[in-house]
Amino acid sequence: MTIIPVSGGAFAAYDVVVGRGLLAQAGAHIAPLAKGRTVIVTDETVAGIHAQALTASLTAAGVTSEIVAVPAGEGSKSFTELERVLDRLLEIGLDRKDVVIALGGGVVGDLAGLAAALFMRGIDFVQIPTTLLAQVDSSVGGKTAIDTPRGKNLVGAFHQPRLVLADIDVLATLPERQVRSGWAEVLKHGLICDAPFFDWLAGGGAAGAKGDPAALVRAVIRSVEIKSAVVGEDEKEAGRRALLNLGHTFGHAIETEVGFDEGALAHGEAVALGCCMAFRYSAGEGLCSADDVARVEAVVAAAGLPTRLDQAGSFAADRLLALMAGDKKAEGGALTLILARGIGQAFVAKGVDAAKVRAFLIEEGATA
Ligand SMILES: NC(=O)c1ccc[n+]([C@@H]2O[C@H](COP(=O)([O-])OP(=O)(O)OC[C@H]3O[C@@H](n4cnc5c(N)ncnc54)[C@H](O)[C@@H]3O)[C@@H](O)[C@H]2O)c1
Ligand SMILES: O=C(O)C(=O)C[C@@H](O)[C@H](O)[C@H](O)COP(=O)(O)O
Ligand SMILES: [Zn+2]
Repeated sequence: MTIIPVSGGAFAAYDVVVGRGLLAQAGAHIAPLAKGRTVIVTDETVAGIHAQALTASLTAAGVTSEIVAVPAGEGSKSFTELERVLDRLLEIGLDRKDVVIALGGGVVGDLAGLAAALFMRGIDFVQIPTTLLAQVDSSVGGKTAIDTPRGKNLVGAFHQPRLVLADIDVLATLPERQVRSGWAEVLKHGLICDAPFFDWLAGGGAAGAKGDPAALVRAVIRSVEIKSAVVGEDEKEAGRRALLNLGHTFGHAIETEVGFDEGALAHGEAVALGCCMAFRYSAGEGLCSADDVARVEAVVAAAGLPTRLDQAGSFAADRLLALMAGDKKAEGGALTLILARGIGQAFVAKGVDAAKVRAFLIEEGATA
């Protein structure tokens, strides 16, 4: 078991516990936080596979729980499901001492976290991430949100969890495509600030993209260490935290354009494609080398992730550009992109010229 603390700024410090067999021990970890009841927010798929182990563990630790399940998939990051979850919390009669437990992937974590942030102006919540993506990224750092047809994560709150329990064993039931999707955020962490980690992911660690548990443990721990350090320094994305958005300005616009249809394009797939686009844009600006681009594309492709826009569909440049202008990093209508001077050397570029980005999108295959 490895414990990675997340601390800094104005929020209460918490631990991310990474290990095997943690779901069965969850009750013992959560009992000291839960003075009253707990509600497990999960999705219908995860409920059928992992909820029983969690409720048994909570009961054994003397913690009462109820389950609220939402449909699986990105569509649940919606006003409709948020309202439904909040209404269930009210109906159950939760109070401010009670705790919400998010058991699931990034969708459940983002939705349940936002519900916890809003319920009676904020109650505690615990993250039990069950996808690789959620273990390496979304369960840590307190970004919670729903989508709107106008864009990804546009309605949300910063609300840090009190505890994160990342049980590597629950990943054994995860479909291969979801493992690959989470792997994209792992690669992203190496690309942002850790070239030796990226080298390992490209070599000995590559087995993680195929579900090898030993590689996954190392990938989760290093990812959480990187994310924890960034969030501890800049909880609300005033500066450095924007680096964690590498690949997302392009990726979120593409996800929105495909209608948040994860059957067509999962979040991690959009991020992988977006990282390749960010490196190609950087190379076009003379910031990084063509060799860097070729290496990023090769490692992304070897993990079974998309590298080119046409793999996600057909897009109009102006539509993608309009969505990118609505990104939360945009300032006064000017674009902010996360670019790179090389592998492990990402930086925040403000005031990026929209005309250049439009020309780049057309080079990438978007229609004029
Ligand atoms: N808050 C953040 O910092 C942050 C970071 C990254 C991504 N996100 C968000 O996370 C979301 C994507 O999360 P995701 O990729 O985990 O998707 P997801 O939550 O939709 O999970 C993917 C699928 O896997 C299933 N599943 C989950 N755990 C399983 C298990 N152990 N076994 C079998 N099936 C399982 C789910 O039911 C779902 O169908 C996006 O909305 C993205 O915007 C948020
Ligand atoms: O934690 C962060 O900060 C991130 O940017 C992590 C991203 O992987 C994640 O997809 C996040 O939800 C994107 O945030 P947003 O602010 O661009 O909506
Ligand atoms: Zn992401």
